[in-house]
Amino acid sequence: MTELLNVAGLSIAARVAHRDLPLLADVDLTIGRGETVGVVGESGSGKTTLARSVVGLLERNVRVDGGSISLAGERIVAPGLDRTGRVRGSAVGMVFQDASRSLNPLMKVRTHLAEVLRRHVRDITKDEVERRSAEVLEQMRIADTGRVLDSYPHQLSGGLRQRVAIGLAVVTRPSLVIADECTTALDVTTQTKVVELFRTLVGELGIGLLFVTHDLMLASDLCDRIAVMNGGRVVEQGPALTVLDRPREDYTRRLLAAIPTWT
Ligand SMILES: Nc1ncnc2c1ncn2[C@@H]1O[C@H](COP(=O)(O)OP(=O)(O)OP(=O)(O)O)[C@@H](O)[C@H]1O
Repeated sequence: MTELLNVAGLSIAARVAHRDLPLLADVDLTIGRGETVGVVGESGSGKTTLARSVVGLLERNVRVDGGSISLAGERIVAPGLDRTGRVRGSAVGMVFQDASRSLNPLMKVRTHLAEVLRRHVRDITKDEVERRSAEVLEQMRIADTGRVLDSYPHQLSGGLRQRVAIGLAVVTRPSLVIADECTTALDVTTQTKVVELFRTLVGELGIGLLFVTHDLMLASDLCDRIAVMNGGRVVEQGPALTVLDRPREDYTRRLLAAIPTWT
């Protein structure tokens, strides 16, 4: 499998009250084209910090101390180096927990998609914007694309809004998509549909997917490989079924034991 994302020995710290607080320590992670990798762990384990570091969306008091991140062989993050602006929203798409936060409430879906396309696709024509906007909604398995294009976010259901948010992330045809707890706010049925959609998209578009979730079962359902984080470190990493059936680390066993239906 061709390597797409390579996180090597990544260490990140936050400056708090004149002291450095380590957030990530020596994190290694790779994602291939067409591969889905789940990052799981309890709240505060560093999942979001890892996801945001790939797209340069770390807070201002946070900096990269060591290691690097490369995308398709190009180094985009290292201490003192931040080339994430070149790939954010174009080669790397992002979907966050709350679709309403990635969607502007004052903008119709049509305007939103057009804005993203015009920002990232040089010299795109009006016709091409129309064509690709409708096409991406069809890829999201949205039936009545005309109505959805002409809707404001609040006129859509939560599931539909998250589909539109995923559409916005993939409309620029990225090679990598980062999804951070993007199903957490949804009810179980809608969650299942969104997971199914991701599975299809990865297959159809051959993208790499970094799927952040606190839900180990959900990750094992969707992902080829899983990285388990604890205290800013990746404590265990491997094929999803191996991590689930034969966890090597006590921490992973404790995460599994915390799932009520897991016996
Ligand atoms: N800018 C910051 N300044 C100080 N501490 C921070 C900063 N950002 C994150 N942290 C701390 O780093 C730790 C990891 O946070 P992070 O959001 O990456 O974890 P997470 O696994 O995604 O958790 P959650 O599921 O709750 O979002 C937490 O203890 C958090 O409080």
